[in-house]
Amino acid sequence: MSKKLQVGILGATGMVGQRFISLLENHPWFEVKTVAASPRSAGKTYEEAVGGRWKMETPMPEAVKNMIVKNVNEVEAVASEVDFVFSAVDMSKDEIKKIEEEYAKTETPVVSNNSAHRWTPDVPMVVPEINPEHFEVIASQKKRLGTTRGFVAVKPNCSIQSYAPVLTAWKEFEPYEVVATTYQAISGAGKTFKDWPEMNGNIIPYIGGEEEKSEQEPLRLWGHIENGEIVKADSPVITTQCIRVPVLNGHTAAVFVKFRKKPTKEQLIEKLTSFSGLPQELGLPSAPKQMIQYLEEDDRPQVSLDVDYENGMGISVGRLREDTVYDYKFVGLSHNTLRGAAGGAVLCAETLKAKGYITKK
Ligand SMILES: N[C@@H](CC=O)C(=O)O
Repeated sequence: MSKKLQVGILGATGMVGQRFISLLENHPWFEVKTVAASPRSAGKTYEEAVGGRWKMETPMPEAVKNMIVKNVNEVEAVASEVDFVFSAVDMSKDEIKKIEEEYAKTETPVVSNNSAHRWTPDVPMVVPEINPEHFEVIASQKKRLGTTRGFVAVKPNCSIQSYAPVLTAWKEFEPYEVVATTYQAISGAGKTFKDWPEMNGNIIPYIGGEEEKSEQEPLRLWGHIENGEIVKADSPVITTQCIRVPVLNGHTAAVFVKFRKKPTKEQLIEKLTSFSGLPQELGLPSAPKQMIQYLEEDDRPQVSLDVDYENGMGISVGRLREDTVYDYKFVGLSHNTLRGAAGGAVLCAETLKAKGYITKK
């Protein structure tokens, strides 16, 4: 029997599900054992269920092509085969909350890309370099669910990854006011140019629900634990505008910051390039060696040159300069479906395994 942890992918046929499958091909710790999706796909081979909608740059892994897709709603049947699941299910928020807890109650840990549980007080929402200590609330969540092994853990929205790690690296200078405009790729909406031709040469200044997530979720990352629940931080105040742009992969953020203790530009760059956390300390398989790179050239970061930095798990920052209204401004770039989605969830699962929260059943 394989020593690797056996994994199920819930919502395996969608774009994030596909990204999980391609990331887990040859993963040293995790092996895809089963794939689950809507009743419409159930009973087909994975290759048939995806049809012509495989959206990854690399070919569909041979190991999953002939797997029979299970009905994601048949929780026991899926859970009995695996040690834990990644969730990228496409349902209403209430349905997602319910089904993810149903999986947890079968004693199957759930690592989710969905937003449904991001504000459930005893569900950790983690970027492993920023707040791995939030996994400690799993103990109180297990009490609530009545489980010994099962729980739900989530990762935050893709839009915040180009600036929340940067502001974290600068926390000793006490940023207190932040304005961010995000320029978000179409893959964030699960689309390519083929299935969203309207986006060719176009900009759409609206992404439903995105500004609230972009303003609030960083505060939860910087929150603390009180009585087994996460209490969000109340500073800095963040205001955002989120805009869809004609880019396939890569969310860019143009950000202005005011600090209580205004640093020099050199100090800010030093904090970025030396920033690291638990994944680097533990040498986790998906951890970038250097999480944030600073690019000196005036025309960087650029999506086409920099989005794949550190296999899409690193953040590229540039254009840091003093501002006439705010203290400083900069531009950040991150890969929205790698660091911002499936890759961020895989790194969470690796951290959970390393900390003993996910084990063989
Ligand atoms: N909601 C985002 C996806 C991030 O997870 C987007 O639409 O780009």
